[in-house]
Amino acid sequence: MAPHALDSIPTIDVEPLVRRFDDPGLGAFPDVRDVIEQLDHACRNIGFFYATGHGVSRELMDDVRSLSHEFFKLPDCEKMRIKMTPSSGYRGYQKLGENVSYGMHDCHEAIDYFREFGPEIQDLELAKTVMGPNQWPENPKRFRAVMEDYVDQLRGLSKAILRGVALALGGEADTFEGSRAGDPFWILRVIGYPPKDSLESPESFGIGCGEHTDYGLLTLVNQDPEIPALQVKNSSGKWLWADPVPGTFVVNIGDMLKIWSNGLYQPTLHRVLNSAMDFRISVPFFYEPNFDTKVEPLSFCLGNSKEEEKPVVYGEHLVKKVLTNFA
Ligand SMILES: O=C(O)CCC(=O)C(=O)O
Ligand SMILES: [Fe+2]
Repeated sequence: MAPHALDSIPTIDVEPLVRRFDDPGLGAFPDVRDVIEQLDHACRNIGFFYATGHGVSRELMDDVRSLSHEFFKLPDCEKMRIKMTPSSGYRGYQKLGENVSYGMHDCHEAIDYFREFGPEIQDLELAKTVMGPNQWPENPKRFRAVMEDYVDQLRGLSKAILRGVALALGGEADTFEGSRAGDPFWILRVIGYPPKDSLESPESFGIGCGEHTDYGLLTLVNQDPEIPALQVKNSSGKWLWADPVPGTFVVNIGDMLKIWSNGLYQPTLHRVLNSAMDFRISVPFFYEPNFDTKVEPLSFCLGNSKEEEKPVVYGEHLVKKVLTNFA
């Protein structure tokens, strides 16, 4: 069925799913069934939703963004101490304009954190490109501890939401666990968007972040309040604003869910504008499959489309994307 173009991004209270996520009878509770229905509707028709009732405290969400503001205010020489390079496994700080989307220099600076690999992945040739310890700044002092706590909590939340997505697709709750995404790769991007008017040569940059889909399974975005910047293209090609709603995450699905669902849940193009007067922070967390997993349509999703989605190894997809981000 062709997607039904939505004109606004739905809000889903995921609280029943988060509260009951470890219950073996998860899919039978009426409140959970209600969440599953809403997830199905959002994933089929727009690929984006606001999550409330997610259990991550407002204090932690705010702390993550205010520490990020503090970091980006540091002098360049201090930020460059954790500079991202090919030999750092593309982990660390990238200055303004270093990230490229489709040939344009994105108007943002960022720090990238990737999950660190255990011994089984360390020997994989494919993983070498993104290998390495994460790079943590000395200042702000609490930065590392807060971000690590945040990653732990968002891993748990993503797992709970994906149990709902699995049930929505008609599978078992643990479909995205075990060899598929039971040992998930993850990425945390701490992004700073300067107001374009504040730049010396604004013409040398594209927009904040050029239009793209996300690479993995699920993205949870924690964005500064009061700065509209993120836009989502609906299925009729209209750009919708994903304005910040304090205390919520903007959640969207990535390329791997399209393959696993055999095209039923499509990732949505989105972009970031920096037309505001203030420096904007956004911290997306990307929950991904196991690095070495071959992603292919789930057997119970084969009927979702006449044409079968082509399998990919998640790590290959990621490495290709990371390399083109700096081309
Ligand atoms: O800045 C944002 O709100 C979203 C950024 C984004 O789409 C991404 O990093 O993939
Ligand atoms: Fe994105």
